[in-house]
Amino acid sequence: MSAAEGPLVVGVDSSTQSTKALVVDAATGRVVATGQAPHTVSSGAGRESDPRQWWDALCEALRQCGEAAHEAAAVSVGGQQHGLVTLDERGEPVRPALLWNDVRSAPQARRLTEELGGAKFWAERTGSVPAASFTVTKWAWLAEHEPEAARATKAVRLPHDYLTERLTGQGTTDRGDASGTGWWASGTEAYDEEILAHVGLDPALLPRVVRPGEVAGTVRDSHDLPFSKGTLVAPGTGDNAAAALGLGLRPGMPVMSLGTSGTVYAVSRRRPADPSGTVAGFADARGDWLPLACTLNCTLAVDRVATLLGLDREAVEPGTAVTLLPFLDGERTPNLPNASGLLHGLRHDTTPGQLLQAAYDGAVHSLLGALDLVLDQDADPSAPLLLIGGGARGAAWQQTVRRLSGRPVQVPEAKELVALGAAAQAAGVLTGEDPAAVARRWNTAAGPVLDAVERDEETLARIAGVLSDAAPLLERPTDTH
Ligand SMILES: Nc1ncnc2c1ncn2[C@@H]1O[C@H](COP(=O)(O)OP(=O)(O)O)[C@@H](O)[C@H]1O
Ligand SMILES: O=C(CO)[C@@H](O)[C@H](O)COP(=O)(O)O
Repeated sequence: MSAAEGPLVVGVDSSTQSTKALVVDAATGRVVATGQAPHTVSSGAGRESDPRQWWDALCEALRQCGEAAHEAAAVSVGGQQHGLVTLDERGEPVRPALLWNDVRSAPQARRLTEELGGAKFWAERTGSVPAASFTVTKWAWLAEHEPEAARATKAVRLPHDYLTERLTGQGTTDRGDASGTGWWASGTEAYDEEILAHVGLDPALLPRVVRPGEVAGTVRDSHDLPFSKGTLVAPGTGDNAAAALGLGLRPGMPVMSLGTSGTVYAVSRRRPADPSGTVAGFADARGDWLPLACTLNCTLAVDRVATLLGLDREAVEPGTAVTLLPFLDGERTPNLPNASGLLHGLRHDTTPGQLLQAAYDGAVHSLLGALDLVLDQDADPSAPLLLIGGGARGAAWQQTVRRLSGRPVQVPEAKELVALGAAAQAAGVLTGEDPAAVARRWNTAAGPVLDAVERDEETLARIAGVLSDAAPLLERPTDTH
């Protein structure tokens, strides 16, 4: 491999299922080395992971990158959003982290919304109406169900904060990830003392919010990571905000990410405030905004249906009149935390491949329903939808999104856009450049564009009809929720 043209930087994606690390040439965007290591997530009623496993996975992913990581001048960590990490006085986890897809705090989400002025208050104050994913609802759940754990907590962190702090020794976060907590006011860009007081969380337990472009710290030498002491550490951010950097997004360019979560989002110059709660009004990692809608059931749910049917994930067949709402984990968009999967329209001649196609259709329908709300009036309706995340590699996902959206679909060749965005942020702290401009210089969004096809309105209307008719069933709790 030829020598790098510029300094090397490391971008990390610590997502739900695994940690990925890339060593990137900051001058060209060439990926010099990669590593990946898995995490485990609990099953049953909750979704939890041990933060120490994220650290071990980061060390392993970096170890796989070999010598190149040693030469890196800067590093940045993108991480799954919202997770509640509670640390004791020694910086050790008090208990496993409650993850974004843990719906046990749905009652707390409803209660907090009512107690503090309703959906409009929350949307205007924090940008978002809290669903069970938001950190504030998880803290309220912990205080109610495990008060000793809440009392033992001496620091509260998000997943990317936890890893950044283990690198630098300093408690920091950024505006992008802070905006998913529910205790960060988007109008003032500061922690909201009224909300924190209401849930009994001392602001002193929270990390400092570093500004875009500011250095969060330097790598300390008290561990065995393959970094040199003094390597710069960028602020990091939530994984969706990192992917927005990694694509070099300009306002109004729509993105759909297909991973453990499904997300649709765009960068906006306007601070979002959707009182319906469908759109979360996140901040991006630069100084703009990132209106976003998120589903809990995406690639894992569809892969589970394929496994149940004994099919390869690509073995879809057309012509289905079956509706499958794949809400295996409850759902956030639409807001149905108690829901489970629902099948309607099964006939003698329905094939397994048609059932599988119905699962893809159900998962994509939820995301497309939110896309128009995410995009503001200035967005170009004919702009290609950028398709990213692990699922974007799959032909069945690509064709389903194309048919149900009626839009051209662009599939970037670069695979790890969250890690690339983190790398671009790391490059930005070295050179002073805007990380999105760095990613555009690296041409990370380049990839084939699939032409638009006529939108399958019939399928969309059928799914919407079943969703509406089945509302009482979908709202009813089942045994494990
Ligand atoms: N070729 C593929 N076709 C369809 N789905 C895929 C393919 N490769 C990976 N996936 C899906 O991508 C998911 C992982 O995506 P990723 O974006 O890495 O997830 P996360 O960031 O949430 O951990 C897996 O659940 C897997 O089902
Ligand atoms: O909760 C959200 C966004 O609000 C999720 O998108 C998480 O950030 C998890 O992301 P992945 O692990 O699926 O990338």
